[in-house]
Amino acid sequence: MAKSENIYLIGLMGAGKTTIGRLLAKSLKMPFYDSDKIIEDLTGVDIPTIFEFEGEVGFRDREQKALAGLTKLTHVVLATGGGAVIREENRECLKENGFVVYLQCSVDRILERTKRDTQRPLLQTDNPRAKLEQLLIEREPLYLSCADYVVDSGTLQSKAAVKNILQRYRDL
Ligand SMILES: Nc1ncnc2c1ncn2[C@@H]1O[C@H](COP(=O)(O)OP(=O)(O)O)[C@@H](O)[C@H]1O
Ligand SMILES: O=C(O)C1=C[C@@H](OP(=O)(O)O)[C@@H](O)[C@H](O)C1
Ligand SMILES: [Mg+2]
Repeated sequence: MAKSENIYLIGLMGAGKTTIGRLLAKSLKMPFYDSDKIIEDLTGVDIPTIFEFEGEVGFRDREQKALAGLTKLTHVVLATGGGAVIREENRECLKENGFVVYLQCSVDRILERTKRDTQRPLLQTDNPRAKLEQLLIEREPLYLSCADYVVDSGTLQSKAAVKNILQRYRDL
């Protein structure tokens, strides 16, 4: 077991990072962190409000600071936000300090899962499909460049995805 026994989940919005991360942590009896939740707790407002007042750059600055701190912890499960891989500094922190699992998920499945969501500012557009397709093109190479392991969280239900990750993690 290397990389401080941490598990980091990356992938697009709605891929299941928060849901699967929480279940994984419960199974492994490890503490669970979600960088979005940490940012909301620290600022005292929700993510749409941060985007509204500080723009995406303000949110990314807060995210970078949160990830720099969270990747110093050991023996934790961390769900990142979908854009965590955009900045190189974040990618380095993630790759160096944990077993990075990319939850790969189709745009169709993400649209189904997020259609009633109001908490993801990047999807509050007339054409969320086009936005997700663009994000997938931009980010997929970055997700793959960080990933130690890839799981299809679009096809697998959350529990099956957890089982799959646990098998791989326990083999490390
Ligand atoms: N593997 C899965 N199968 C079915 N539904 C899922 C799965 N993973 C997540 N969901 C559902 O999709 C939605 C978004 O999941 P979430 O964990 O918030 O994704 P993320 O943190 O990657 O944005 C939630 O309603 C969740 O219940
Ligand atoms: O993909 C992104 O850029 C974002 C994903 C969100 O997290 P989830 O991936 O958990 O939805 C959240 O960090 C913010 O709305 C931006
Ligand atoms: Mg999440």
